[in-house]
Amino acid sequence: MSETGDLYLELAEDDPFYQHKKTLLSCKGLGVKETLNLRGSLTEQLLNAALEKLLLFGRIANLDKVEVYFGEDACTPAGIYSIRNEISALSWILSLIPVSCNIQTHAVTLEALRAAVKGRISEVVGAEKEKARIVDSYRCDKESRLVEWGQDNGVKTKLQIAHIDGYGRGAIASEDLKFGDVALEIPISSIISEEYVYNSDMYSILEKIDGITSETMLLLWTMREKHNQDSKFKPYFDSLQENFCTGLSFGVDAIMELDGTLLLDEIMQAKELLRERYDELVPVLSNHRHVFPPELYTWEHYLWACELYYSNSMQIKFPDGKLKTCLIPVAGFLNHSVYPHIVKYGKVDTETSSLKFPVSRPCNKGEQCFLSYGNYSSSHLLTFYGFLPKGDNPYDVIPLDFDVIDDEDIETDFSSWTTHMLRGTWLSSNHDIFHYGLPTPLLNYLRRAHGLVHHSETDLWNNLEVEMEVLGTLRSTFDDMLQNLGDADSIDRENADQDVKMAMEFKEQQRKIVSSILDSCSAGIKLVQDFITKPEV
Ligand SMILES: C[S@@+](CC[C@H](N)C(=O)[O-])C[C@H]1O[C@@H](n2cnc3c(N)ncnc32)[C@H](O)[C@@H]1O
Repeated sequence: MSETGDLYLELAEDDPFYQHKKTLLSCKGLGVKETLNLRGSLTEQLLNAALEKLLLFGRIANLDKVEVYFGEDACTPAGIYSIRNEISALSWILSLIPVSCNIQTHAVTLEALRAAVKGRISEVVGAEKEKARIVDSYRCDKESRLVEWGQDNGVKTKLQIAHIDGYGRGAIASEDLKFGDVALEIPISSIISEEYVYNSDMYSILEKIDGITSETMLLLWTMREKHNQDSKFKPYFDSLQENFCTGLSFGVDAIMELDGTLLLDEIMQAKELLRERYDELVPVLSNHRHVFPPELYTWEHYLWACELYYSNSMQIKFPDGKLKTCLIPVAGFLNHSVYPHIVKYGKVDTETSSLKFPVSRPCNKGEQCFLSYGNYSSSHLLTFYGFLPKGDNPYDVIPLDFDVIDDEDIETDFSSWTTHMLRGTWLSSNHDIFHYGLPTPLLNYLRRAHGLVHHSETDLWNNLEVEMEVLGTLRSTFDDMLQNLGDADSIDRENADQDVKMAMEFKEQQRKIVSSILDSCSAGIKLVQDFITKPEV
């Protein structure tokens, strides 16, 4: 912000999607650099106009890869791309507005703007609106012992651990939390990281293994430390589940249920890789039985530890700049949501030597406080975490494996994509001709594959037969996919095992996505056909 009261907005040049975002900004009549005049006291109308411009810019600047791909058609009528994006954009805007200003009239305007942004933040609501249903019969003894241990070791928390219907353990706000309040703070000394391996008797053996990662070392350390009665982290290990139910330990029935889905391959490949890694480690472990007791290093224990790390670890940036995989007692009780409260965590605060979990939208007393584990598809969440999130997951995409077209135009076009994807077309707001609820980068790719490099909408109007071919290609691809998924099963879901239930739910979600794409293709073909037979005058 300048002394004269101008607020500068700039799209970072090192943004990985700079060209795409530049194009999206220009569609909204904005450039990559914008100035907002906040001089003097603004009327409510001008203040709202300023906020709208900030939001237009902030949303685009904060889009992630999937959101950029689906682009402007993915906005709701109110202009919201996703709850994650909205929260990030509003927090980013807030970080741009100076907290103090020497000139009184500017200070009043800035304060009003801050209040307006905070007002918007409190309006961002989650899908998990219903109050957390706490299972009273579950005694949280182990969990309470861990929280007490944490507090003795410097953990500060505004969360209470409870068993919540449908989530296992979870964290409930014990007071009203507003934007910026730190729900949880964990000192570095209470975090499990690779440092523990370096200071153990394992390190001199493990460091000699070619290509071994610090993650694998930490995993092997954890497998033994879990059974150490004198471990500093005993209350943490005691609080962990005996069995995880991630896709990696799905039974045969659940795996069979996934027939026809890409998830089946994803799980099988992930498990094979783990087995290969384990088989490579076995000779070394067996040569040092005094350090790696064989009964603690079975395949079952190894798989348990892998599931623990996949479902409970976090990537944390330490003051030395290193990104380390960590297990974080107490924070490990936070569940994920597509509509999270906590999105900004992951970096150690050097002043306090602790990891803070501030809320980026209000969480009222009694509500479950959710974290964002990352922008993951449901297949990733099922494979590595063992759950399907509630609500529409905007990251639930079906990747499409096309050969890249060898075309000079494409090579010079920095805004073209090399990979393509689709998702439920109900998430798109534009089902008009040339859009059909389908992503523009994919449609343009297929148009080029059918020989049309268009430069304007007129080119599209002049080549309606190409539209028919593009939609026909997509329809036949997804027809095959729907056939592969088969019909809904007649299995009694109520009485099925948890893994089978989840596999069935996943398949049902896939059918819903594929059917929506097929419906959009058919509606699009009809629309184009109507224009071909009855051209507009
Ligand atoms: C970091 S732990 C969170 C605490 C966990 N619920 C527990 O009881 O220990 C991650 C695991 O929590 C569960 N989980 C997280 N988010 C969830 C959600 N939105 N719905 C259902 N289960 C969820 C999954 O089992 C996941 O592997």
